[in-house]
Amino acid sequence: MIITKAKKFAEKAHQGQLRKISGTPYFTHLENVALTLFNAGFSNNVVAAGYLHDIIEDTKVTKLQISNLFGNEVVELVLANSENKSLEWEERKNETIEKAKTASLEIKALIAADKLDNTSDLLKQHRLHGDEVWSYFNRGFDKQAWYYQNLLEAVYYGLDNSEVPSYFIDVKRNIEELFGGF
Ligand SMILES: Nc1nc2c(ncn2[C@@H]2O[C@H](COP(=O)(O)OP(=O)(O)O)[C@@H](OP(=O)(O)OP(=O)(O)O)[C@H]2O)c(=O)[nH]1
Repeated sequence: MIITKAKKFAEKAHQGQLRKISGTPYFTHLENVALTLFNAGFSNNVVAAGYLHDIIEDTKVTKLQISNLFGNEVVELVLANSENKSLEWEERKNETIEKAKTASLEIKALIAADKLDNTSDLLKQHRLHGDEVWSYFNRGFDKQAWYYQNLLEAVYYGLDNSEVPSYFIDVKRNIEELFGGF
């Protein structure tokens, strides 16, 4: 089944990689993202993309390999969630925000599931370590606030209230708690 195959493939490809603040295996993040999408009732392909969403950006695995192993829909979802790391942080985050505005519900759902785990982790780490957490990232508090707030607006943009998955509310609450209301 595609979910199990994606899980095993991602675990192997990201082996040895750690999350920046907690130092836990990177795979824990992929598991959390996939689980959020599964619990929200998304298709097997979307859940598989949850496991694979950082694989092109952060490992040596290529889009051709993902396409051959998991098919077109999965590779498109993964590519939609991949940034061009050769660009400056501001430029690539701006590109991510702009693309998210007109993305499909499935792509928006993947972005929001990713941000749910990142912001939940940030809240937990901030309670433990305070503002030191921002030093782990390429940009500090102000730019992280700009990124998360604008990306959240972008994923809500164009969606009918009736199709917004319930966990989007949790992302919004986390972002407000981390960065204040907006
Ligand atoms: N909260 C948290 N985030 C961590 C941790 N370790 C790695 N990250 C990743 O760090 C990224 C943000 O770091 P930055 O320094 O601002 O950006 P960059 O890696 O893209 O240059 C997030 O990715 P992103 O830009 O949001 O997108 P994506 O790469 O996850 O798709 C997040 O996935 C961690 O311990 N806690």
